Amino acid sequence: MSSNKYKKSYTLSLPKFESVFFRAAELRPWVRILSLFALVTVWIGLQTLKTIRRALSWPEFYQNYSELSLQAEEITIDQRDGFPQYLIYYCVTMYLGLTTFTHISHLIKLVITVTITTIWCILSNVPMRAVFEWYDFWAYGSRQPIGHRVYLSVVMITISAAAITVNRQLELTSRRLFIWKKAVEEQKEKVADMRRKNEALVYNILPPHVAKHFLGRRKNDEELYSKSYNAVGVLFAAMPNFSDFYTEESVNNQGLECLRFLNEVISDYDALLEQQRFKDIIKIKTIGSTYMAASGLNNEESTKPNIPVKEKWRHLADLTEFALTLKETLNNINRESFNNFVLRMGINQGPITAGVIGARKPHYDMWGNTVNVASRMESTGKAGCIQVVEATANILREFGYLLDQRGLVTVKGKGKLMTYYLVGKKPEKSSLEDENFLPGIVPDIGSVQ
Ligand SMILES: Nc1ncnc2c1ncn2[C@@H]1O[C@H](COP(=O)(O)OP(=O)(O)OP(=O)(O)O)[C@@H](O)[C@H]1O
Repeated sequence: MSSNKYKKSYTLSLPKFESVFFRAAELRPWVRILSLFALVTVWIGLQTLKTIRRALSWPEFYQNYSELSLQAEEITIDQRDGFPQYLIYYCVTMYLGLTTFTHISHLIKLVITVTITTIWCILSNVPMRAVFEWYDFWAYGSRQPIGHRVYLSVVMITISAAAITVNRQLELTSRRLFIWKKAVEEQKEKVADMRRKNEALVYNILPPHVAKHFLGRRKNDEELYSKSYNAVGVLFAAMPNFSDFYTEESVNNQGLECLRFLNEVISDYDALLEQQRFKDIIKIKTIGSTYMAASGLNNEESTKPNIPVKEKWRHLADLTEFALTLKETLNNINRESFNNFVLRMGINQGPITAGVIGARKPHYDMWGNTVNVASRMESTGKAGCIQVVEATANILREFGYLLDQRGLVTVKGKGKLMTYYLVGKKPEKSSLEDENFLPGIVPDIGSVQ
């Protein structure tokens, strides 16, 4: 016998109707309430019918023993079963049944409880008064000053008062729980919202791979985060004539208008990074009007050894493309705002160390000779040009970029470096056209001014 067959023959399963019912009761509160209500109603209904039938037969029963010469032994079991004090149990069951309906208002329960108690008191003191008196006489052998009739009415009033109090208390508790639950849900929603905003902020401040590290690390872990890379591209793009433009005068609202303009420019640069072609480029920061970006920080491919130059430095070509697009963007802004800002850019490539400074106010930055030289390429360059050192020029040539030798430039701490200006890119056409390509007809992008 296969294990499945074995399982099937020994698994206890409910008949279809029951399983459907229990599943519905588990999932839907109204099924639970309705079935409980039906159960209690049927039970109380049956008991009430039984009681009414008994109550109707009591006068006859009482008549037969009206001489009050009754001996206990003469009462049959059936008659004992109909002793009037038993009626109280049905009413108490009703009170208990009502208490279980937590979804019904306590005011409705109060009305039902008071009605039952009133009916009980009227019944036991008016139409059934003689029955109770007979019972007291039979049980105690003499007429009692306070018989079962009064005693049970007091008991009923006390129990119903207790039931009303319990119902009210239950409703108060469940209302309080409901409000707490709502408040907790709201708090949870707020916390989730704050978490989303914090995450968005962290992702804005830090590069995605660093943000992931920071969000995933343990609380109170304030250890320095740093990582070394051996093939990163660094770009500095400055607007040297922005400082001439920036003045703190009342005509431009104490410099606010200048900052508003700079904000627009930087925002347009940032927007470029959302393009898929610039996915390997990360903005590092702005230093005044200088925009600093890097490439290859989240590119694991470029770190592999012995990979072809074109694969290793693909991100550097993207960074160069980004630099050219920055220039184009600024030209568009100039056209719209009747300004004449120019970018002076420097690109360099090589190893760097990147990390996050500050645990509470984290700032992602990078250090190393590669960064220093990139900055120097910008600061010693010419407005409107992208200056690079020889090694960068050689890599960019592989990607079809055209570079013009500038000559030896004195770089602080490095001595004299041979530098180049990027003048354009060979159009990506057929190889035949490529061979006939003359630098003189290079498109205008990045031309030396
Ligand atoms: N992470 C960085 N962010 C911004 N600029 C940087 C960064 N690292 C280096 N630089 C800049 O690169 C340039 C070269 O740095 P280097 O350490 O070689 O010289 P320095 O003596 O510190 O610079 P300076 O003479 O300009 O003060 C400096 O102007 C420096 O501001």
